[in-house]
Amino acid sequence: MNRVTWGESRGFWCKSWAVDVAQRLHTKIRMSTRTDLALNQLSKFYGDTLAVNRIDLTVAAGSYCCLLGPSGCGKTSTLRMIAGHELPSSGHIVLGGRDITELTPAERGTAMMFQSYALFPHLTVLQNVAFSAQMKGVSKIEREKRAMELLALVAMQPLAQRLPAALSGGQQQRVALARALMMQPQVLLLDEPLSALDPFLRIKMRAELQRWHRELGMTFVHVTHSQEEAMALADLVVVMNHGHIEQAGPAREVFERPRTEFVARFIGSHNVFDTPSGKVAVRSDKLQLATPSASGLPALVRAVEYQGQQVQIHLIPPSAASAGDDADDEAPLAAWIAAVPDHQFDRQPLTPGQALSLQWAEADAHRLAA
Ligand SMILES: Nc1ncnc2c1ncn2[C@@H]1O[C@H](COP(=O)(O)OP(=O)(O)OP(=O)(O)O)[C@@H](O)[C@H]1O
Repeated sequence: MNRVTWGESRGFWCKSWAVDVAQRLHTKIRMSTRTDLALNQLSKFYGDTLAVNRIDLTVAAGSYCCLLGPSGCGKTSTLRMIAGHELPSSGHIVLGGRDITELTPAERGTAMMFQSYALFPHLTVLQNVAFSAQMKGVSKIEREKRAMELLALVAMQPLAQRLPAALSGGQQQRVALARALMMQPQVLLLDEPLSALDPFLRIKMRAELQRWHRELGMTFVHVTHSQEEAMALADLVVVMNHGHIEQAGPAREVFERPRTEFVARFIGSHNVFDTPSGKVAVRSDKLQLATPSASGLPALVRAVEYQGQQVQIHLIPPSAASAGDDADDEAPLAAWIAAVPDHQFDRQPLTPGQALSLQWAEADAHRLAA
């Protein structure tokens, strides 16, 4: 493959950038294991706080990895260590067989796209994108030509002379992406890239990220709180909790076979039941609602939420009902949730207070690690 090695020397500027962009666009770059990203026993302490706890992870070259987890679980610290903005307390980061743990951000083959986009307010879009090349001493003509090509890639060429303040959130994000790509990274690091956008734009930009990832063929590592975002985008979902990795795998595997109770609850759409042989997860759309009987788990309907194609039935154990609605404001609305298709609900409507028996097929009960 005739690929430019970004940033290694000024030599890369000699190769036609236009040819390279065209290759990236029209031929998905075949990534060899040479550019896999590996985190080996990586830890980060801030004083006494253990933010990342001896994690091991391999992200295959060219894949889309999402680091997912609740606030404070160590996602951003992990990303910042990969970027070189934070030094690990122990462990190693290896990219393409090269130990990059202690290299500067500019030397390691990664580029970061920040949550706030961090565009320079006094520079035009074009100048923002060209900035890193300017710092490297690349001539004005050369750097602006390449910046324009990248702006074309993200459909921002017509707004090249605008200042960032005159751009929408989605447009600023595109500029931030073009600016990160100017570094010619092997790995693009994205810190909550969609969190500042409104819900409509977020979904639109999700599709853009997928397209850019497909066309550029480079590795993306994206930090998010959102299960939905991770499921929609990632080849590799990494669920973190208290500084360690609870589960890493393809989105579908994590959703259908959560390894732990934490993953089942965090990914959502699962109910967790205590059974004599241990805890099991049952998807809310696999939970069967039967008339009260000796078999099955007794439950009461707490609330019914119409959600378009499906109706969510919030369920509680009968003992919780006697505590009364106001007993504990912090108590969850439901112990369990069943998702019922709207046509099924219409045939057999349910009302709050109604007694039911919860059942599930053995094949739909997924055993969780103790
Ligand atoms: N600079 C710092 N100094 C001290 N503690 C820190 C620092 N940065 C992070 N921490 C702590 O490390 C832990 C992990 O933080 P980190 O930002 O990596 O989590 P996160 O999962 O990205 O959270 P969020 O989604 O809220 O950004 C938290 O307990 C946090 O308070």
